[in-house]
Amino acid sequence: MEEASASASSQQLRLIFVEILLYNQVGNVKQFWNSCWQYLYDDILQEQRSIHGNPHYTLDDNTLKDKILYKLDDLLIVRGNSVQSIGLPVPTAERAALENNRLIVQQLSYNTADLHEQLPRLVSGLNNEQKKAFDTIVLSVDRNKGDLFFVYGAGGTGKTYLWQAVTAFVRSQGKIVLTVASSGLASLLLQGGVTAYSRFKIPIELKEESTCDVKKNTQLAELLKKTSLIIWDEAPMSNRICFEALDRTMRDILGDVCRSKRERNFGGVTVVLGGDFRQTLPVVPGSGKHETISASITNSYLWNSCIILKLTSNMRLSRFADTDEEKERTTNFANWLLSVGNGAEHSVQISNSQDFEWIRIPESFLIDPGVDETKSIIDATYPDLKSMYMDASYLRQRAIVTPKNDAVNSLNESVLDLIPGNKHVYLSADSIDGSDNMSDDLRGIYPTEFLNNIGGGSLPCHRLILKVGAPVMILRNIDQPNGICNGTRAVVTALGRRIIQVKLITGISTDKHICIPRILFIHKTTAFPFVMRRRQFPVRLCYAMTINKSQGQSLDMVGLYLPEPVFSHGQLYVALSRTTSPNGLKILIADQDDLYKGCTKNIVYREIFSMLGNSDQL
Ligand SMILES: Nc1ncnc2c1ncn2[C@@H]1O[C@H](COP(=O)(O)OP(=O)(O)OP(=O)(O)O)[C@@H](O)[C@H]1O
Repeated sequence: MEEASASASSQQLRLIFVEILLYNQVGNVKQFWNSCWQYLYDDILQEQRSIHGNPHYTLDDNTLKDKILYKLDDLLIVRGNSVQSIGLPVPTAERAALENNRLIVQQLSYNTADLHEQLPRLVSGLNNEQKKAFDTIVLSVDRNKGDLFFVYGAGGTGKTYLWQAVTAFVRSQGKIVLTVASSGLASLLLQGGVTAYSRFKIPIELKEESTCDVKKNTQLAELLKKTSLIIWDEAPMSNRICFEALDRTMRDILGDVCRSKRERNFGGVTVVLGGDFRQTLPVVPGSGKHETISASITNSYLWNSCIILKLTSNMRLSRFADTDEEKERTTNFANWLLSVGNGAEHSVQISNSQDFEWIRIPESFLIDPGVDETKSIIDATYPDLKSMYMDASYLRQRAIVTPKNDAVNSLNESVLDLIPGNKHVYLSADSIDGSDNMSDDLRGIYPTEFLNNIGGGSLPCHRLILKVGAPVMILRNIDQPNGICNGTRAVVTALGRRIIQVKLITGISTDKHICIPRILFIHKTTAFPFVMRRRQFPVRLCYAMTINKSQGQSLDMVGLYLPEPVFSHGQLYVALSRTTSPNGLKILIADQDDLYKGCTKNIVYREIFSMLGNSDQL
């Protein structure tokens, strides 16, 4: 905190304080608070001085502490915690305000006059399919029908636009809409959106009978009772148990208000799920196609009562095409993407194999591997790097995407070597959770060097190498209300010993500078008989990223690097559909003999579409 206080504002320092508390298992919270609170109030004092028109106005320590704690509570509440739950003192002067349910107050704080003003523009702008979906959803809310909907549409068909109109309408009536998404990045597109996990306290380890961690008579339980509509975006990514856990929890909590609600889906609250089954399905570690399909919402008991609403016009691509020629090219591109996503693209048989997953990529997208594949894909995706390497909008617009982490790491190192500046190396501190109780034998099998080599997923590297000017992706939901979450991209602006400073280049806080401390990652995997702890900065270089990490990113220039084919459902479609125009897509397929040049694998679990009626024809 001391190092950060040299450059960060007290508002930023309160955020760092909360991050440290939430992600670092601080042993003695009160002691930590006592040693830090002096860094956290400059703006509060400033505000009081301007309110009282007295530049020397001062507050006693207890009042200052109260005011800081009140602000910390605001930060903690949106992260599913509170000063009380985390072991900090409850602010006495503001206790009265705390007695009101601040979760409900927050949800009812939308300015209904503003919403009424926006509504005619939003509703009249809806296309026919969006209007039909809008009418159906608001009618269900109006009549308390408690329906379960699934809005099915490919990327760009206007789901987010529809959510905006529906939430504005329902909120303008003074009702509560909870907007959530399966990933932090998607939640940023929703007004008031957070991840479903944090909003509903869904357990990380899912079991068949799991429920959400919502105790009766808590603020969250009361909020659920008052909710009229839940919108859950990117639903196909979540395990069906997440929806079932929320269903059980809501039946239980709302059943206390009225017994009949126990018998209704989600306790009789209208729920709208949305997303695209062509993209990533739930990740079930270490398992295959069958387990992935069984974990999908289409395999839940809830799916039988789900009403499917379809959106088919690609509103994103149609906006960018001015001339007839461009319109035709964009329409052909949109149709090709859908055909790849649906697994309907004509397959090519490779030698004598029975594998019908190979397709031919149109030549206009292919680049020649040349003698040095790495150089070819970097040059195609990052032209003029030497002059543009510090330009935030140049970096925001582009990325190399590839299926596996090994290729990501080596591409990132290669690009980093091409830009000027000193390298800073940050090594993580790795250990085994509870290693004090481990036998010497086990400790011998898994020494620190072994732990250092564990990587992948959302774990930052043990050896993190950065330069000022390098783009990084944030790996944790640090400050969701301000758009700083897992997947947000930023550019490094300063590198300290305990703090790094970055400028955000995506999300609602674009151009804002923030300080990031090291935080603790707890890594559980079935591959090892232990839980690993890694303390490291929650960032990763992102000149290149895995296809899975790219989901939700929108890029003008995508370099798809395929040193080997994709390995799971929807990956090729996700990679290809990151771009907003056919001009922004370059694909390098490595190591191919002439006969199969330009062919690659497209893995699509078609079974998933059979649960959607004819929707695979969308
Ligand atoms: N009815 C409409 N009128 C004008 N523009 C629209 C309409 N619907 C959507 N758009 C615009 O089209 C683009 C894509 O829409 P939107 O982001 O809502 O799609 P989406 O289905 O949520 O896409 P994704 O799944 O990729 O996030 C946006 O720029 C949006 O503003």
